[in-house]
Amino acid sequence: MTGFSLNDLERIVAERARSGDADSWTAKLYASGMERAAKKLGEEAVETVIAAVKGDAKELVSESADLLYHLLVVLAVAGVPFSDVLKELERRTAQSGIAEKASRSQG
Ligand SMILES: N=c1c2ncn([C@@H]3O[C@H](COP(=O)(O)OP(=O)(O)OP(=O)(O)O)[C@@H](O)[C@H]3O)c2ncn1[C@@H]1O[C@H](COP(=O)(O)O)[C@@H](O)[C@H]1O
Repeated sequence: MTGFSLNDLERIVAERARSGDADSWTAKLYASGMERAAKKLGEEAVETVIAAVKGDAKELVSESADLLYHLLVVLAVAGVPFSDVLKELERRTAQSGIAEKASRSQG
């Protein structure tokens, strides 16, 4: 288990994007705009797929981390809060009734 969450990473991405720090990958990618950020996201998605198909768990963890980080950068460039994505996932879960079924089967 880890206390680190995507909400923490979203905050870091927002801070680094605004920093203008020449050594910051986030600042550079954010400043380069949506086309470049989305292209990087696509590349990381393909690398994640390749790791999954190869069955390489260590590489899958590393590529998944790259993928989630670059997704948060794309959301930041778009001005879409990550909480909107979580709300959409929550809405779908409520719609399917899965959360209710799970809590009923536990209690
Ligand atoms: N999680 C990440 C993270 N994952 C991947 N990357 C960077 O993403 C970049 C792109 O990865 P690639 O393997 O595609 O690198 P590349 O081939 O050199 O890139 P291109 O030539 O294709 O542009 C690399 O420079 C990685 O370091 C990340 N950069 C930053 N973070 C997080 O953002 C925080 C702030 O980082 P900075 O903005 O660099 O200060 C860090 O503390 C981390 O929490």
